[in-house]
Amino acid sequence: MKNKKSLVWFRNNLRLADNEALYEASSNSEQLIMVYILDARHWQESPIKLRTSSDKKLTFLWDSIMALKKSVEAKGGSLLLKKGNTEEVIAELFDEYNFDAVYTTIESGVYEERELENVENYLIKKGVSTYTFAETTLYHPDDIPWPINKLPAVFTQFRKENEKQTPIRALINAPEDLSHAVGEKLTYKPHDFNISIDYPPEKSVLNFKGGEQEALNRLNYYFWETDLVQTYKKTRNGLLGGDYSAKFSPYLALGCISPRTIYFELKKYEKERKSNQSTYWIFFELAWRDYFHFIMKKHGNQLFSAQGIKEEGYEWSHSEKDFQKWSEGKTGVPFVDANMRELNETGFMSNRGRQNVASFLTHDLNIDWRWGAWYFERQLLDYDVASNWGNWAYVAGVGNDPRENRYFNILSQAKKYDPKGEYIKYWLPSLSGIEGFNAHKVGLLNGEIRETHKEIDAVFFEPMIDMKKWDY
Ligand SMILES: Cc1cc2nc3c(=O)[nH]c(=O)nc-3n(C[C@H](O)[C@H](O)[C@H](O)COP(=O)(O)OP(=O)(O)OC[C@H]3O[C@@H](n4cnc5c(N)ncnc54)[C@H](O)[C@@H]3O)c2cc1C
Repeated sequence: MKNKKSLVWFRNNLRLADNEALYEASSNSEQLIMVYILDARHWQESPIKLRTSSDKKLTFLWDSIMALKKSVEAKGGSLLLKKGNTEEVIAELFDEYNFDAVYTTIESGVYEERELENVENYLIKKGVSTYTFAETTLYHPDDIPWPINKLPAVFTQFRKENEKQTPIRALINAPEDLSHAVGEKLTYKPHDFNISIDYPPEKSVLNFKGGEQEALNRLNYYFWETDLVQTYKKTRNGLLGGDYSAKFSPYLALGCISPRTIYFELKKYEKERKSNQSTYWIFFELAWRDYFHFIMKKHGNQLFSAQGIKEEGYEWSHSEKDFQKWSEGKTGVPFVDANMRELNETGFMSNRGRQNVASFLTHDLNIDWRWGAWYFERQLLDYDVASNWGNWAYVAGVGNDPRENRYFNILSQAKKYDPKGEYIKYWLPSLSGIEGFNAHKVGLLNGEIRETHKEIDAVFFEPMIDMKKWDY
């Protein structure tokens, strides 16, 4: 028997296709109320005394919600948008609509889990059933060959076992008709939700714009239009431009696209056009993403503690002054500063950049890795709780796979990935007059350069740390 009225509570699944919660709700209910809730937490201060989410991050989210609203309306339905404490908003919606079921997703992250738990507890008291769906990962959590507490501590084992035996579930079609999704078709303005629209500038690697169609366009571009996927393994450590990597991450973070959609498109591409190490590597990276999501489920709160999932504690520094220099891109180490300025100006940074700035913060400045993770949470368009906190813990040496030393020698990294200094000069134009790789080591050059190059930002003559320690 169908539910009379169901609430579809969208979380990080802002799409119509391959959306099990939506599909099930739509098929099993006479009427739907659909909602996205802009949780008040975005506007609260995180422990680093900054608002949790930047305007750029919220702009990407806003566009993704508006795109979803448009697609829902195109199928005859309507999507409500609310702002506030999620648990309270759901209670208000219940008072207003008196639904008998709720359909939503299971998200990674302790806050997200608690939020769902609180909502479920409230709904039980009201006699409302909650149906939850795990849609975040490529492998369904029920299909992996370990109970979550036995998840391998090393990624390679996770990947190999899954490759051998774990099926990837088939895609779920978008509902054909949503005219049973009732409610007023309102026009929403970002300003009314305390969102100041702030797009990445032209200089950004990509003109990131949220939404399901944008995600599909990017997929099509990277696979079919340009065949860039065929060279991904060679280019993925790049720093400049849109093409060196797939740039799927912001779309995956909000669920504008599902990892399964990418996977099945990849399989189709491999069958119809070409299969090589590079095409496989996209799958490999999606498996990493999955691994971080499962690691987060396994370790929960521990992954947000200073010692991470390690037994012994570290003596982290809490120097606000040093942290500020790092976050503003004013450490005097050009490779670190260029990456941080790119992040601040655009909301994106390459994977190579993320590893370097995270290593610099945690190993060179010895600052509490969680400060870096909170800062990234605020800035990144692609902020994803598991990928962010998992990668930070990993680089800081307090996460999974502790065998590897995650220290990055910044100058040797710069030599390898930006040998001519093109990347740093793009973000730090005051270094443009310095020939090639020398721009990376202004802090090591003799005083003469200060006289001949007055245009150079003084910060690069006095780096925060002694750059002599890095052989390159
Ligand atoms: C300190 C630190 C913080 C990070 N924070 C985030 C975050 O908040 N959100 C996020 O999505 N990624 C995060 N990453 C992982 C990675 O940097 C980004 O996923 C990647 O740079 C996104 O660009 P892309 O989509 O072009 O990636 P591509 O290289 O094209 O990879 C394809 C997809 O694989 C996945 N992927 C690739 N590398 C990783 C990785 N190391 N961990 C998890 N998934 C990966 C992503 O979903 C990505 O979209 C972080 C990495 C570090 C070192």
